[in-house]
Amino acid sequence: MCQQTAKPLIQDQIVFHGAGSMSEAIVRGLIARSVVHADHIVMLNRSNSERLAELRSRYGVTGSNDPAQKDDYLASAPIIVLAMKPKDAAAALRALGPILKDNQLIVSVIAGLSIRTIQGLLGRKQPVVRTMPNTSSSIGLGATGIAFSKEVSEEQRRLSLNIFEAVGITAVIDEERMETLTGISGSGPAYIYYMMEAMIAAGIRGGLTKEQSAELTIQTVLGAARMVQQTGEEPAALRKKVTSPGGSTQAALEVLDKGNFFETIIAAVSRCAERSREMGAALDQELAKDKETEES
Ligand SMILES: NC(=O)C1=CN([C@@H]2O[C@H](COP(=O)(O)OP(=O)(O)OC[C@H]3O[C@@H](n4cnc5c(N)ncnc54)[C@H](O)[C@@H]3O)[C@@H](O)[C@H]2O)C=CC1
Ligand SMILES: O=C(O)[C@@H]1CCC=N1
Repeated sequence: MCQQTAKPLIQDQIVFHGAGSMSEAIVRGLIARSVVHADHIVMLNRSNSERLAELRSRYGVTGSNDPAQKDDYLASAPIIVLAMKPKDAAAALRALGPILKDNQLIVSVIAGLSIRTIQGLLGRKQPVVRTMPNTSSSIGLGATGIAFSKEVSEEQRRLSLNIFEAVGITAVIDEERMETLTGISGSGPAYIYYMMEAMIAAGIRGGLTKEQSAELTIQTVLGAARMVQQTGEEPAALRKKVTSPGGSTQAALEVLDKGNFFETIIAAVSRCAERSREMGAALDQELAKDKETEES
């Protein structure tokens, strides 16, 4: 009997320009959910052939760092995901601009980099989707902020939403809010991991084995997140239910308050947003340099 395999949701080729952790997280999620077939995914990096071989064998995608071949992929792909570090973005965009055609969609995951700066460095009004995903996309539990340039067509809008909805939840926001969102969900997993590191260390210091301490911490974080999600109760209400007056939780929270826990987290989110703006401003300066060169 002939077996029917479902057609992947996305049939277009997607080229990942930059093959690091964030690209891998998205690719892993897309392939695991069969949203895109591996042979429609191309991953490019500057020079690390070993990394490309690893990605090829893990996911069955195509990888390249050959300059001519990379340009061929970039010149023809309907969707290009920009996923290099901010410091590498200006050079990459300047090189990309001249080889693009009008309706190729640029999807950026780069922190701080604005739509205006992307189009300026490309030297053309390309349709651009600015996003801020997080690495939990790799297990389908990502949270991605999305903003569109006005050149993005309805179909391209749908396509980019399909990509990120396949790997988690999405929030379409005004571009001006992207830095705040970075402070919450883009960088947020790192704050939670840091707290988990501290909890695991505390368990070990108190005599639990590393495995016990890790397992208990993981289940506690997972259970707490699920409780907020499934009960619909506010975190503050759930916290109160754990906290018996004069009990051990209250004693622990008092120590956190002495360390200004609540305001420290808010300050961290705010510094994260500010740092994203600084990285964006550095890229704006690159654009200003291009304009000066044009005028001289
Ligand atoms: N790691 C994370 O949790 C998140 C990262 N991002 C953004 O994703 C971007 C990438 O971050 P990571 O994946 O963590 O970095 P990474 O350092 O793991 O990967 C960057 C990749 O870009 C490649 N690259 C650099 N210049 C290139 C060029 N000209 N052409 C092709 N490839 C080039 C490098 O070879 C490397 O494969 C950053 O801009 C970051 O702001 C966004 C959300 C979350
Ligand atoms: O640390 C960074 O700059 C990137 C942006 C969000 C998560 N990682």
